[in-house]
Formats: sequence, structure tokens, C-alpha cells
Amino acid sequence: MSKNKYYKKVVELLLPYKRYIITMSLMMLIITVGNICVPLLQQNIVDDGLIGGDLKTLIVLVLIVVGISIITNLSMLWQAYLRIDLNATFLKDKQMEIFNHAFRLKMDYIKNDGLVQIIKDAEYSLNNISQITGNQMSDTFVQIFKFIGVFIGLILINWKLTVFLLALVPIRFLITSKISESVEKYQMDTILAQKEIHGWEDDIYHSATEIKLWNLYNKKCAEYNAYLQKRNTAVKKMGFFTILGTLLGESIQTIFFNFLYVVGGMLIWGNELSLGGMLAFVSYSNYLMEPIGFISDLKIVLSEVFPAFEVYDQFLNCEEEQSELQRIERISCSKIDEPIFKCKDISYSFKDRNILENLTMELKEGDRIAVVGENGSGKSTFINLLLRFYDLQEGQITLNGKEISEYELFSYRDLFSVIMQNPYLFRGSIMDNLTLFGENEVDTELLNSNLLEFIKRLPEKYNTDIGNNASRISGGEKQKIALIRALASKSKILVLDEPTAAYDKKSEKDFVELLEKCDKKVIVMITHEPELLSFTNKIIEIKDGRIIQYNGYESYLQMKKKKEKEKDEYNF
Ligand SMILES: Nc1ncnc2c1ncn2[C@@H]1O[C@H](COP(=O)(O)OP(=O)(O)OP(=O)(O)O)[C@@H](O)[C@H]1O
Repeated sequence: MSKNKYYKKVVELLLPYKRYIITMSLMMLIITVGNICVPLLQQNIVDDGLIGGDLKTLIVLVLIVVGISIITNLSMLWQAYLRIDLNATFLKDKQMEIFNHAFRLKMDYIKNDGLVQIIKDAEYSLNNISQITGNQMSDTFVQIFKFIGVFIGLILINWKLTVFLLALVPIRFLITSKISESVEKYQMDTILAQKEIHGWEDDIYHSATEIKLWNLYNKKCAEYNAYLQKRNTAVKKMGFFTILGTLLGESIQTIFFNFLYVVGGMLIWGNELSLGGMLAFVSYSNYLMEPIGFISDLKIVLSEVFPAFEVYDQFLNCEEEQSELQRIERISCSKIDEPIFKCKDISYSFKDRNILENLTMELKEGDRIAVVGENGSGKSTFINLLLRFYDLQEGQITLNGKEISEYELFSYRDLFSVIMQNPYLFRGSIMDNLTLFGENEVDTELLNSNLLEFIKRLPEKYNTDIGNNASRISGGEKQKIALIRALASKSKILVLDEPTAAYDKKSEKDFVELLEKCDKKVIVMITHEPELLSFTNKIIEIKDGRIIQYNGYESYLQMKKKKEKEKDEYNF
């Protein structure tokens, strides 16, 4: 992004908060007027009051100065409150933006980086970006107004001294401009190092058990140390250059400030300036120096913000599954009662590796389909295409005659109830998970099913708190709750990926009994369990990217036996 684009971005980001900015500017205007008046009054206090010996004038002038100070301080307080409010509101709005966007991202991004890392990276950039509504930034606006006020005041006292002081501005700007280039570079290094840490942490948080089992604690500590070291090196360099910029600027300022006495003395001796004027000028020149410092340091602050824009923009540019416009334009699936899916010549590959080739098949009411195949043959890939987690690369899938991409995504997904290989249960009670916190109605028949027998043995029954990621119940119990949750939903199609992997034999039988009674119009399951295969009326085997279809378990078994016999004969 070019520098101009960065500045445009700052304006774009602040535009929705213009009411805050206008009110804050009004406050600043009051402060500015105060800053113009006070040095002039100060000059009169010394010249007319102190040196002129007029007590009444002195008291009146002092009271006016005190009054102005009270008004400007109250304005500052109100302005500071608005600034805090703006910063908090900006952060909240942007965090919601991150959450909304992250959850709508295409599955590819989520599978590659993991949602935790995506959100953490974006939030880290946001924290840097939020400096544009933070203290330094809005203080800089205060300082700009202050600068204008004090500048006018000082010009009125003596323009020659003011011009001398202003010669400082280009020198200070040149220094910060050079320094900010280094700050920007090291800020980008810091963000990239932090991204690596987020990815690493995401992996570590999911592998606590393995780390203990394999005694990897020391190794992982060393890895963490190396990552933190890398980030800290960048942070330290960035911090060093930031301070260097400020210190160099302040040193130049001090030199100018001291030489002010020399120039001022010459003007007093030449009768171009009164002593009161000189004293007022010196004390208020500090008010001019402060804004100059602030404004030039702003460049350094922005050089910390700009690299964060880059990373945040990359996040925002990641494609969503469905845009708002698509949501409105697409057809709703809510009226579909009898779904018929036709898959025609579907091919799918990861990079250059073909997974599925010219897959053609049909799913319709009454189908009880098992998808079988070796590990890595593409069973989950097919399910992901059906659920629109992956975009089709070749071929088409139609639902009741229309391409599935023509349907509105959320209502399309409502057609399905899915149990993934490793289902996730939310933190809460068993009942919370069965009803999805009140979203789902679970009828008594399902609640009384044999599969939920285990709940009766729990002291708190359905109110049992299952802990984080169902850590307080067993793997089989978790799968059972996930199944009942799926069966309770009003969806038409049930998709199951190895649904009984953690079941005992009896539970498998209970499971099949339950499926026999369920009202789902289509059931698709990835399984190799004979008990489940015998329940199905169609078996689809994925082999070398292609599919072989069998009309039920019997024909599948016969074909398997035939092939084994042929193999034996060949070997013999
Ligand atoms: N995001 C990905 N990037 C690259 N390759 C992938 C990705 N996801 C899956 N694959 C590969 O695609 C192949 C098919 O994966 P898929 O998960 O569909 O297999 P599967 O038949 O469901 O396997 P399993 O029975 O082991 O669950 C695998 O070899 C896998 O390594």
C-alpha cells in the first residue's frame, strides 16, 4: 500500500465516528481560543499590572486568566472522555467485524491457519491500528489546535522571535521522517513474528496431552523461547528507534530554546520587544514546542500503525463463503421438502493432487447411503463439497434441478444435520448441547432412547456440566449427545462421518435402531462398521478417485468376496 493510501485508510476508518470527532474539535477550538488569549493577558499582567503598578488591573487580568483556565480545563476533560469513549467503541466495532468476517471465511483459510490464529492475528493488528483513536493521535489533534492558538499569540507578541522558533520545524520533521522508516520496518517484523507465535500457540494449546505423554515440555519451552526472542529483538529495535527519534527531536528543540534568549535579548536592546513580552514569549514558547514535538512524533506513531493496516487488509480481503449481496440474490431452500441431489463428473484436487475424478451419483429421498474407501481416498472431501465447505472445481452438483451454488448458503446448510468425525460440544450442560441452548426442541422419544441411558447414572442428569470440549464425559458419550442433537433438528438430510467410532457393540445396535425410526429423508454416512453397512441400501466406494456403487450391503459383500477370490487365484 502506498503512503497516500494509508492516510486515506485512516480517514476511512475514522469517518463513521465523525460525531465524536466534530465534538472533540469543538472542545479543541475552545482550548485554542484560551491558548491565544492567555499569553496576551500574561503580557499585560507583567507590563500593565506588575511594572505599571496597577493592582486593580492586575486582579482583573488574573481573574480572567483563571476563568479561561477553568473553561479550557473543563473542555479538556470532556474531550478526554470522548477520546476514551471513541477508542473503546472503535475497538468493539472492529472486534465484531473480525468475528463476523472470520466465521464467514471460506473453509480453506480456516483449515490452513485455524480460526484461533486468524482471529488472534487480526486482533493484534487491530490493537496497533486502534492507536488512531488512542491518546497520542487525539492528543496530536489537541496539539495542532494548541499550536495554531499559541502561534497566533506569539506572532502578536513578536513575529521575529516566532519565525526563529519555527525554523525548528523542518529540522525536527526531517529527523522523525528518517527514523520512522526504521520504526515501520521493525513494526512489520514484530507483527510477522507475532503471527508465527499465534500459529505455534494454536498448535500447542491443542496438544497439551501429547506434550505430557511424550515429555516434550523442555523442547516446547525452547521453541517458545526462540519465538519470543525473535519477536523481542524486533520490538526492542522498534522501541530504540522510537525513543531515538523523540530524543533527537527534543535535543534540537532545547538548542533552539536556549538561543531564544540571545535573539530575544537583541530585540529587547533594540527596543523591539518589552521585558514582559519576552517573559510571556519564553513561557508560552513551550506551548509551541510541545505541539511541534507531538506533530512530528505522529509520523513515528503512524509508522507503527501502517504495517498493521497491511496485515489487517489482507485479513479483510480473504474471501467469505457468501457475501451479503449473494445472500439476498440466492434462492432459499426453506421450501424444499424432497431433496434430490445429482452429482455429475465431479473432480477435485488439492494443489496438483487429484482426489476425486469424474464422480457421478444421485442422492434422493429414502436413500441410506454408506460411503466407504481407504484412508485418504476422498470420502470427507466429497462430504465437504456436498456441504459447500469446498467450492466445486469441475463438474456440478444440483439440488432439485438447480446448481447448489444458486441457493442461499445458510438455508442450504439448514437442510443438513452433520456429525463430524470428532464432533464439538459447547461448554455448558448436556441439555444445553442437546437443545443448542434453546434453539432445538428434543422430543421425549429421543430423550428416552437407549443411547442416552448413561445420563441417568450421572448425579445431575441432563444438567451435568460437561466442561470444556466435553472433557468431563467419555468419547462415546460425546458422540451420542452429538447424534441426538442432530436427530432432533428439523433438517432433511443426515450426514455422519464415522458416527460410531467410539461406540461399544450394544450402542451400535441402539444407534441403528434409532436411525431406522428417524424421519430424515436422506442419510449419508462414512463408515466401515458392518452393523451400519447392513442398515444402508446403497454403498458407494471411492477408490483411486473414482466411485463404485453397490445396491446394499449384500452386493457389496459379494463383490468383495469375488475380488478376494480373484486375488487369491492370481497369487496362487
Ligand atoms: N487441505 C488439504 N490440503 C491438501 N491435501 C488435503 C487437504 N485435505 C485433505 N487432503 C488430502 O486429500 C486426501 C483425501 O482426504 P479426505 O479427508 O477426503 O480422505 P478420507 O477418505 O475422508 O480419509 P479418512 O478415511 O482417513 O478420514 C487425503 O490424502 C488428504 O491428505
